[in-house]
Amino acid sequence: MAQSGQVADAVRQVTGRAVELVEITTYGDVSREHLAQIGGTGVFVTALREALLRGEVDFAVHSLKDLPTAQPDDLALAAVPPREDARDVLVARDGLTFEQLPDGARVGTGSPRRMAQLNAYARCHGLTVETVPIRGNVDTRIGYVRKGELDAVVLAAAGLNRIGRSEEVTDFLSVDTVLPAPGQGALAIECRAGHTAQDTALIAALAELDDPYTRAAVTAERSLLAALEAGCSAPVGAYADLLADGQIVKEMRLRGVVGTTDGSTLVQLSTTGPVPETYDQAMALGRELAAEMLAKGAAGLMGERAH
Ligand SMILES: NCc1[nH]cc(CCC(=O)O)c1CC(=O)O
Repeated sequence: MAQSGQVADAVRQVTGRAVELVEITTYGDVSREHLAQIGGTGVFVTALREALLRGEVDFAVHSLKDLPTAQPDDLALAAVPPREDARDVLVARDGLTFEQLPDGARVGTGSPRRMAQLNAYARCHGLTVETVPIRGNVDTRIGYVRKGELDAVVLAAAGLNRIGRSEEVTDFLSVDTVLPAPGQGALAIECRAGHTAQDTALIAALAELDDPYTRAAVTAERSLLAALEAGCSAPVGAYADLLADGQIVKEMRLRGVVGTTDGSTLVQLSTTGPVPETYDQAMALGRELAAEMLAKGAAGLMGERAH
């Protein structure tokens, strides 16, 4: 609701149209099952898409990282606004950073991607952490730390920023250490891909909110995920950023990681190329990196699943 409200404000401002918020609860919001078990594919987006196709709403706001990589023909990704902070963060007791956690600390996350990289990070410092699967909204998650049940929880910076709770962060995990989920921190504004004059006009109006750099980056990240044939619950991190020389943007770098959830083995590679100017170029960057990662044994690492 927070992020949809922010997009609604931007749409009002940019298009001058009136916008009404319609609250829709998705399966992912209510289910307490672990994402690794329910498969994750589309659990946060399906109910919104059904409302779109039934004509109950005209556009939907998703967290881009929750979107399955295949785009349905009857829906259009009308805009990808400028990305928020893509990093994962730690909310720990007593203001602790990750490196200050005691050996054997209990860290809440059910994400195989976070487990793999946090366990690898801990190993680098001669520590072990015990990852504990958790679900629920921000209050529930942070509540485990406040009640003393866990030493820390891992969350996305973007989610906390959007609800104005970034002051609870005790450590921002650098993308050099923990690569975020493909698309993390970005939003997707989706509408019907119909060919009526109304649909076409809405797509054109929403396109005003699109940020081409964010779109290119998340397209490359999602292409990597798709080419690895991994789902959103797989231990895959990816992050594309721009390399600049002063004010002049030179290239786009795409980094990717796959690992076993115990953090004992990671395949982490990066590639750099001209800033993609088309959808196909961004897709190619992700596919190329995926091919290199698969050649280094990435598929064998993804087969292993957390339960
Ligand atoms: N998996 C649920 C989900 N989808 C998007 C975000 C965070 C916000 C974002 O990445 O834009 C979260 C929660 C989290 O990972 O902490």
